[in-house]
Amino acid sequence: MMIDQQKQDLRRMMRQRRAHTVTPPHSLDLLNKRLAASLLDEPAAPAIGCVWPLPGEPDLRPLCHALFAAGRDVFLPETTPRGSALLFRRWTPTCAMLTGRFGTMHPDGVIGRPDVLLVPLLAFDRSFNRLGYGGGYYDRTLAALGCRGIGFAFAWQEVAHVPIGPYDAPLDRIVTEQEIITPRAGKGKAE
Ligand SMILES: Nc1nc2c(c(=O)[nH]1)N(C=O)[C@@H](CNc1ccc(C(=O)N[C@@H](CCC(=O)O)C(=O)O)cc1)CN2
Ligand SMILES: Nc1ncnc2c1ncn2[C@@H]1O[C@H](COP(=O)(O)OP(=O)(O)OP(=O)(O)O)[C@@H](O)[C@H]1O
Repeated sequence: MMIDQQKQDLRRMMRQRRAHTVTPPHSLDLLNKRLAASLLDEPAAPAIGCVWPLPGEPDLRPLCHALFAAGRDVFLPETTPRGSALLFRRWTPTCAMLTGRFGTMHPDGVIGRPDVLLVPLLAFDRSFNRLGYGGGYYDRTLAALGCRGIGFAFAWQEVAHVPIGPYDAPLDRIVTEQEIITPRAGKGKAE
């Protein structure tokens, strides 16, 4: 299908862009802080689905610790067989981490149901579309849980237009080190 080919081309382009981009530690720090501020502002989301980093992705481990310290339940995905929704297991700072599919790690913890998901991505656009690694995991998981998805990325991951297929649902918010992008505010510079 043409959309799938366009997605493959964009994945290749974003991997190249990533290889040529130096992200300063300050940007990672800002991204973690903006996400923490954005989530802790919402008392209605006690259980948060975070992400353990894969190589080259923004590292949200500082956020996991901040949310846990603030009394939230932190869940991380276990990568299930292709074609199924992700499973979320409760994480604590001292829990054991197990290695799963595609080099992902998940906690040795109880299964739970997050109220909101932080969604990793390779590319995003201003229409809240995202491109992932191509497993379709987050599309299936957001559909199965019926919860909100908050995309997180560095600003250099923005593109003019992400090709979308029938199963791609737009994110509810995108947070970068530079701004929190919401549908209502459109473009809201923080700080
Ligand atoms: N940190 C993180 N965890 C995550 C995801 C993610 O994007 N980031 N996922 C989001 O869905 C799920 C795992 N999904 C994945 C689906 C496919 C591949 C994959 O095909 N990997 C290639 C190499 C990719 C690359 O070039 O870096 C491979 O293993 O050959 C990896 C993860 C759940 N956990
Ligand atoms: N809810 C769904 N039901 C059935 N098929 C789906 C669903 N969501 C996605 N798919 C299919 O999964 C495949 C991969 O989807 P896509 O290319 O959008 O993955 P992605 O969003 O990049 O990956 P990920 O979400 O794992 O990061 C596509 O063929 C897509 O049609």
